[in-house]
Amino acid sequence: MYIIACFIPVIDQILMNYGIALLLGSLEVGTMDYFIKILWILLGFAVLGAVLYIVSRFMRISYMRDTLLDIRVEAFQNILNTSYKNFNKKSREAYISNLINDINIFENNFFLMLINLIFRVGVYITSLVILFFIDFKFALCIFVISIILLLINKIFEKKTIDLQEEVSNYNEEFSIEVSNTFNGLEILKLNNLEDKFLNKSLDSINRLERKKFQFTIFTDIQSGTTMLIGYFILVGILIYLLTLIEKGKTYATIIFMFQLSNSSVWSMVNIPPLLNQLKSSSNIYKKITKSTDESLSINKGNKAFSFNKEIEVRNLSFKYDERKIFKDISFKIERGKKYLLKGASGSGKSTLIKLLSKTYDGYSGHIRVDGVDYKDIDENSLNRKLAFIYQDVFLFEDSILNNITLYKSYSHEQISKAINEAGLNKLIRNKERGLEEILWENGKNLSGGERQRISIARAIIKDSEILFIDEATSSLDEELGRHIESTILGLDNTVIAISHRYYEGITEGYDYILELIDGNIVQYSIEEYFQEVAII
Ligand SMILES: Nc1ncnc2c1ncn2[C@@H]1O[C@H](COP(=O)(O)OP(=O)(O)OP(=O)(O)O)[C@@H](O)[C@H]1O
Repeated sequence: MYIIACFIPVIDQILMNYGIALLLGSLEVGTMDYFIKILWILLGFAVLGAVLYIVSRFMRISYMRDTLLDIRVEAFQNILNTSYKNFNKKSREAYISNLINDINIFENNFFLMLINLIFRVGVYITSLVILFFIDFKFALCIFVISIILLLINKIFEKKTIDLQEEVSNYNEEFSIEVSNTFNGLEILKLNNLEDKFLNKSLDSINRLERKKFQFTIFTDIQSGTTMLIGYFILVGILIYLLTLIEKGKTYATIIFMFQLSNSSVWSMVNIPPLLNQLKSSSNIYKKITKSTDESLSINKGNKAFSFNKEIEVRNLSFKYDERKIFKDISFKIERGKKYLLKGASGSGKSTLIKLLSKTYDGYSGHIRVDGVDYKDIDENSLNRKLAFIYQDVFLFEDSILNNITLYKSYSHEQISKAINEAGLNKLIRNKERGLEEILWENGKNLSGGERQRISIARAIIKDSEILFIDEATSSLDEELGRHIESTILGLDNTVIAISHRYYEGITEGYDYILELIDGNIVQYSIEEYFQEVAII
């Protein structure tokens, strides 16, 4: 539909060429009757042209709207489908830049280039075909000249594509820079670092603008060079056509031939730069929609997660790039038991949680739940049975209730139980709208401890089978920390927790300690650990 819509202006162009040739030709005929007849024909052409323009524009706008919507959806889904490990390889801002800046580049360049390209190619082919009928040899010459112009433009192709890609990358860099400055604004102000970061952002916008300028200049040089060559060619054509007058061709035919060759040459001057820019836009399209997840297809299991007995980890090795985190470790997690993960900073505790929750893959060895390989398990079915409490809590700009339930429906009793156990009663009583109180962006209107308690309530209400905890109580005071820790240890869920805090009389409630040392793991029963290892 889009191609047809873009082709319609070609008809307009040819009609216009023909109309002008008829008008000038009527001067040669010299009678008033003939002149008036031509004027009527021209009026008909003008009305037809206007109607065709409106039809073409309408068809193009609908196509553009649908396509851009599809691309945004595709780009968004691509990001959502990326595995967590791959997602983390790029900063969040780079994804935002892809979604906003790159789609804008694509929107501005692609359609503009495409319509121009189809129009030019259409004009070129139609003009050449008509010329072939009028003067075969002349048309052949125009064709050869076009091929030469095409080859000259080939020289510019790679540089145009590279420059466009660089503009996209500098856009990404700028978005990351600005976002870092905004995220760290509080620290920057407290340390009087605003100027330093302002300069960094200015450097990055300067680099971006310089690259955009380079791109514009380069494409202008490209079209300027080919235009200059085009002018020389047209002068040659004009001289040749004038010689045809002596051979008896009418003015109307010669004018029409000149206009057709003019259209062909200018089309050929414009087509290659348009092609180059179109190619660079389609590279941007690939960048936005390309899946970064080579592992995705391998890890899409289809078996339901069912955990009745144990999770067995056998000969598990894992590394980040070249850095080995686990070397051949083996242990078991029994259903309903409580595990405390210990180990020095950087020993791999959070990484182990990410592997056990299938957030990360790319390990060697096996993780099996009741004998079923983790890699065969459907991610959604696993996610339904897991809950997480992290030190960094993410809260949506929505009500406290929705932040706890994550938009799922629970009974009044379930909600009250989660609120009680997470120690949220006082907070909700103090808020004017209670559970319906709207939180600001990432809970900025709450204290660190309050944000943490919402995430604890969120995990409790989910009634998951496995609860992963990473420093859940580190930002809470001693009393609340003890309360939360004993609540967690009183749940029926299997708990795998990282905690540096020791709550006397409560921490002893864990069943096992898993200690990570130099890429290995040692498992202790809680009694063994406190008798033989722990220094409290
Ligand atoms: N996405 C990543 N890419 C590369 N290296 C990483 C990545 N995440 C963690 N690491 C590195 O792997 C090691 C283990 O990290 P991990 O966060 O699992 O340790 P941890 O025991 O939880 O540490 P901490 O107690 O300080 O939170 C660290 O040296 C860390 O720098």
